[in-house]
Amino acid sequence: MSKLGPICHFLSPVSCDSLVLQGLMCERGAGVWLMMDLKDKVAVVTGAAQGLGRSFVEILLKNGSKVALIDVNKSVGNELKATLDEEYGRDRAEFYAADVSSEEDFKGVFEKIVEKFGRIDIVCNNAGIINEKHWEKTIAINLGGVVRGTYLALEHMKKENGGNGGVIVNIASMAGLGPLPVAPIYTATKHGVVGFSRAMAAVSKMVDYGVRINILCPWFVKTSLLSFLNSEEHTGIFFPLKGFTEMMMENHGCLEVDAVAKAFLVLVKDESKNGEVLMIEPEGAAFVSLPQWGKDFPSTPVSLQ
Ligand SMILES: NC(=O)C1=CN([C@@H]2O[C@H](COP(=O)(O)OP(=O)(O)OC[C@H]3O[C@@H](n4cnc5c(N)ncnc54)[C@H](O)[C@@H]3O)[C@@H](O)[C@H]2O)C=CC1
Ligand SMILES: CCCCCC(=O)CC\C=C/C=C/C=C/[C@@H](O)[C@@H](O)CCCC(=O)O
Repeated sequence: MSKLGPICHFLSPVSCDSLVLQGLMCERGAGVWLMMDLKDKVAVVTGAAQGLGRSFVEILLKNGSKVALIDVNKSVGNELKATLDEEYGRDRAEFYAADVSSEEDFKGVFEKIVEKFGRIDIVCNNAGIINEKHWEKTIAINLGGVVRGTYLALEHMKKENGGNGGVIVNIASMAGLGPLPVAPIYTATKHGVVGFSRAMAAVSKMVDYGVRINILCPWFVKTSLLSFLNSEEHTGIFFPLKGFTEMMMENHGCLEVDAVAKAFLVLVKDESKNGEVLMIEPEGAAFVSLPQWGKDFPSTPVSLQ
């Protein structure tokens, strides 16, 4: 997290212009803030083999980072590694097979990643599933995997451990901001990701870990995940409600992964952002103002007399 905050008064106008031109600085109001330079940074992405995770990997590579891909799907992950080697060279991306719901798996690959790349600057906890029937598994992956990935990231990134600081982006969903009736467990896990990540961002600021933690909340996106909405095995007792999400997509559309990747990059690069929730819908992206106790908590007084 940049300590420099608005830095224009510390730099000469020429330096400021140069930093803005390089996209390393953005001007906002009376001050300017640094934008993280992704060249040669080391990123970790979970659920990286396909869908949104693959789009986050590719936008990071396009911006000069090296990326460690983590996914439970070994075959698809190795195929993607081969594709990326062709496009970006053999030393820019590495695939690690692991289940984010397994402490042994996840901890082990983090250690291998640091051993190979020497550092970690960016972590995206993206892996997630839909399964309302086997809901314990959904909680273990969607929330447990994000908690574990955040804790492991901080162990390697926080300055008090000799880390370089950096940024963690946890992938929630619009279902992390409001309930999806077809998927109460999925909704619970995504609300958990939002709450946990906001709390951890506050801890990081208070203890000065030097690590920003932000949350991305996408609307429906065209990936394989949505195919599970048509599967009774995954939607369980809520299967009769499957038309509900189809209606939502008919009414409001469905995003492409590339649009979500651009929103992801905003949370990675803008060093003024910590504890921020960025939602993205077909209409566009916007930072969400969530209630905070003691501030603008929307409420209606009730008499207990
Ligand atoms: N597709 C959508 O409409 C939306 C998706 N999201 C979230 O975005 C994230 C990515 O979803 P999609 O790309 O759409 O899904 P996807 O199903 O296309 O990709 C998910 C990836 O995660 C991997 N994965 C699943 N369980 C894992 C585990 N235990 N350990 C490691 N990897 C595992 C899968 O192998 C797969 O490669 C999820 O957290 C999802 O909840 C959020 C909002 C909308
Ligand atoms: C279980 C399906 C998950 C698919 C992947 C996602 O995470 C998609 C999430 C996209 C949108 C979620 C919107 C949630 C909206 C709620 O706040 C609530 O408004 C829904 C009720 C809408 C209504 O009553 O019309």
